[in-house]
Amino acid sequence: MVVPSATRPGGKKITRAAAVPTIDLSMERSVIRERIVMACEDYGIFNVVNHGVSMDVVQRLERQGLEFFAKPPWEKQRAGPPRPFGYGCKNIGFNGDMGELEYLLLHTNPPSVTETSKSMSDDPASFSSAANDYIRAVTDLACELVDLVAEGLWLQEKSILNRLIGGADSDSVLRLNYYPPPPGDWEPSSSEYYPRERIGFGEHSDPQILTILRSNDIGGLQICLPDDERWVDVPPDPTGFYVMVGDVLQVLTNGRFVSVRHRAMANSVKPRLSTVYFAGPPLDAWIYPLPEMVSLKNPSLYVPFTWSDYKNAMHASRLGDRRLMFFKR
Ligand SMILES: C=C1C[C@]23C[C@@]1(O)CC[C@H]2[C@@]12CC[C@H](O)[C@@](C)(C(=O)O1)[C@H]2[C@@H]3C(=O)O
Ligand SMILES: O=C(O)CCC(=O)C(=O)O
Ligand SMILES: [Fe+2]
Repeated sequence: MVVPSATRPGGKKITRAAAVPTIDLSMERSVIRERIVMACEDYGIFNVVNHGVSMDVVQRLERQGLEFFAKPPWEKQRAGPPRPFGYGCKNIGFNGDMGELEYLLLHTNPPSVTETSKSMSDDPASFSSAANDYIRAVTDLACELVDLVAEGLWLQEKSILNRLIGGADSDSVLRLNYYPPPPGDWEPSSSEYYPRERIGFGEHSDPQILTILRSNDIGGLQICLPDDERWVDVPPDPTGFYVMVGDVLQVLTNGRFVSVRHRAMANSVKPRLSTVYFAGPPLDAWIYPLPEMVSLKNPSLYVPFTWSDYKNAMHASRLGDRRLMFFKR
């Protein structure tokens, strides 16, 4: 990835363009699975196109999201605070993290979507139908992607990852993040190189197995690759999806895949809306390196834990903490 960069005073280097791999899901299966494995090893993130998710489904949820965030604050607050599901503004999690955003967090099981929709919309049926259709479509995509991963890694049990995220008991989450434009008195900084930047959602890795993210056509997502000090801009692709490796997939692959550190900036003049699906395992699922990923040369790096144990560690920690440290051998 050869990209021009410059250093912001007091900060990490920022790079202006990224070459995150794009994977066309209409290619031949043997090619797709190899490219996915390579992308997960080298970047922990890739873009998918020709993914089969209908743009109508995507746009219906985006419209519902924009309609919700355009409401006056007191109306939105009826759907909050997020404990852990519902509407949130600036506060992220329970341990003092803040960002320049508003968001909606929903558990993906249909009864939970229906319940959350009641407190957030005058037309809850339209919101829950848009959210459920989106969840169904991205869950299918996530299942297809982990099947390709399982094939690409030559796992014996081909459906092992699919079963973790495709069942009715999977603990997956849908998040809509709204990054409002800067306030009226905001002025670009005098820096020769960069305008003053506002962090919308701070640096972290996603805890689950796989994240499927898209946004409107406003940029903001940035990644930081291992052993690299630079933040790299990831261009928006409103018709594609970015797929990110989560902490649990890092453990299952015994560190062969790395969960990508990322953040979202909110320095645009236009509002940004991102729609993020986190494919998680059931609460009681045991997580440990898969047998094919462990050998004498590559001993197991992590102790076994349940997803529930990991969630406890996650809720007790700050956004940017490296929670996998607690589970290292
Ligand atoms: C500060 C926090 C917010 C978060 C829970 C946590 O304690 C640490 C992980 C955070 C994160 C990041 C990815 C997802 O946006 C999220 C829903 C998740 O599963 O882990 C958030 C959590 C949250 O906002 O509740
Ligand atoms: O809005 C984005 O692009 C990133 C959001 C994110 O990382 C998250 O919700 O976990
Ligand atoms: Fe994230």
